[in-house]
Amino acid sequence: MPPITDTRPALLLSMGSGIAERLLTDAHRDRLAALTRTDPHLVAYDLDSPGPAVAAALAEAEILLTCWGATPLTAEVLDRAPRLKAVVHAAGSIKHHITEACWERGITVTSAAAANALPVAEYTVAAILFAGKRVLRSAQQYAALRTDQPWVEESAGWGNYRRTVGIVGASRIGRRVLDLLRPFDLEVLLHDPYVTTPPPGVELVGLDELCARSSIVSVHAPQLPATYRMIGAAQLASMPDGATLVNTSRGSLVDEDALLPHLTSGRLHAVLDVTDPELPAADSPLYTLPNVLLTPHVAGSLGNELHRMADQALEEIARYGRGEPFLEEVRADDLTRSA
Ligand SMILES: NC(=O)C1=CN([C@@H]2O[C@H](COP(=O)(O)OP(=O)(O)OC[C@H]3O[C@@H](n4cnc5c(N)ncnc54)[C@H](O)[C@@H]3O)[C@@H](O)[C@H]2O)C=CC1
Ligand SMILES: O=C(O)C(=O)COP(=O)(O)O
Repeated sequence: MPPITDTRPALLLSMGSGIAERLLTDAHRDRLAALTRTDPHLVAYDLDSPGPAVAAALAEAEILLTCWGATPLTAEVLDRAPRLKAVVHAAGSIKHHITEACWERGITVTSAAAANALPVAEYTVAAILFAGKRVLRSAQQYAALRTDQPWVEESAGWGNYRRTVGIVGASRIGRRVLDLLRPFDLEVLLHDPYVTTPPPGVELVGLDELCARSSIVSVHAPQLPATYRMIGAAQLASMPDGATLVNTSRGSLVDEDALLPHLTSGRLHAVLDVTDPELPAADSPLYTLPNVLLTPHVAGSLGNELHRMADQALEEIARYGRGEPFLEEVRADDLTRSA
């Protein structure tokens, strides 16, 4: 390998087609160009069988900036990246891209999950507050009847004052939601098997108790074997009449077969940013039920929200260049309890 005189780290971008264009503004590219010594426009879509330009960049790269659609960093790929010291994943979950081989070779890994958490938490808090106020129902009634305040007659039990909200998972997103809910007059419950001391003002309870007591249940645990359909038939049946389930995590955490009868009967309401499978069948009642708000997995990745992840990723690259530790280092053992 030729001697390197420029001490700025060499960088390669690895991500799916079209992602770099959404993730990085021109200002981000300019900053990357200043922080590193390689072309921030060189995006490697396939590190498994790279062409000559990408193979040469991979051989030189000290940092990989990755995002959705990046090639998994297997031992075979890493064999072609002998100078690699750090992977900066400008997204949430590293599970699909980073393998144990990275840590075995002493490569440091960081992700932008913290930056990704804020927009999801914002979506969740909006959903919780709107659910309590029955905004969807009010809007539908107004549109249908076109008369002043048609819903007032039936509004007993609506509103957010002292409503009980149950948060499942003190994950990065779950903790953000807990922070953002603090100023409101809500009773907040939390279930998380890894938490022993809840944040101030939050009551730590078991999952069954949380579901039975909460008029809004919001799910923020990662997708793991242990969380598969954790919101199952028993938990859904125990939720109070008129309660709302908010799911921004992964569809697989909720037993949707068990949920559907509660929605079609109108007993429960739901705000679902994720479903299992994503993109429900065209004839799914989830699209049309008046008590369901269904969005296409956009809570954390809409438009310019991605730039928050790019900002965090570039800050980590700057820290690397200054010889400082990453702000959000991801360790190998995080994989067993993390998204
Ligand atoms: N809708 C969207 O746009 C987005 C959704 N997500 C999803 O949101 C969820 C949370 O993501 P992050 O906050 O990054 O997760 P995270 O990786 O920070 O979550 C890890 C934490 O979850 C908690 N946890 C683990 N097992 C649990 C269990 N059985 N019950 C309750 N809590 C448990 C533990 O506190 C653990 O430390 C994930 O499912 C993720 O895929 C993430 C980003 C965007
Ligand atoms: O950004 C999203 O939409 C997510 O749900 C998070 O995905 P990721 O954890 O980055 O694979």
